[in-house]
Amino acid sequence: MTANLNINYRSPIPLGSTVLIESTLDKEEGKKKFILCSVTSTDGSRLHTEATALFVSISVSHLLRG
Ligand SMILES: CCCCCCCCCCCCCCCC(=O)SCCNC(=O)CCNC(=O)[C@H](O)C(C)(C)COP(=O)(O)OP(=O)(O)OC[C@H]1O[C@@H](n2cnc3c(N)ncnc32)[C@H](O)[C@@H]1OP(=O)(O)O
Repeated sequence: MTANLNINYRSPIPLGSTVLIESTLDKEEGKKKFILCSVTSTDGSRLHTEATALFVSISVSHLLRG
């Protein structure tokens, strides 16, 4: 489950262009997974977006509780 999501938009993505999205597991602490993500041009020369996220593992009952 997404607990935190930070997105920095560094440069516009031209309509119709193809981009490279890379996502990596930065670190894991128990139920917490810290993810890094970047969106670049396919040759990697232009950074469009970078993001960090924290995902927390949950049980199905967590969802049902609302
Ligand atoms: C025209 C253009 C169209 C474009 C189109 C495309 C749009 C593209 C947009 C994409 C955008 C995607 C958007 C995704 C959208 C959803 O992902 S929807 C889901 C949103 N998330 C939710 O609703 C989660 C709501 N929150 C919860 O349910 C609960 O707070 C959580 C996250 C499950 C955590 O609750 P819990 O399991 O009871 O855990 P809890 O004991 O509170 O915390 C566990 C640990 O995590 C830590 N923690 C919890 N929350 C946080 C936090 N926020 N920060 C830091 N630490 C935290 C705690 O400190 C704790 O740490 P430790 O003490 O264990 O070291």
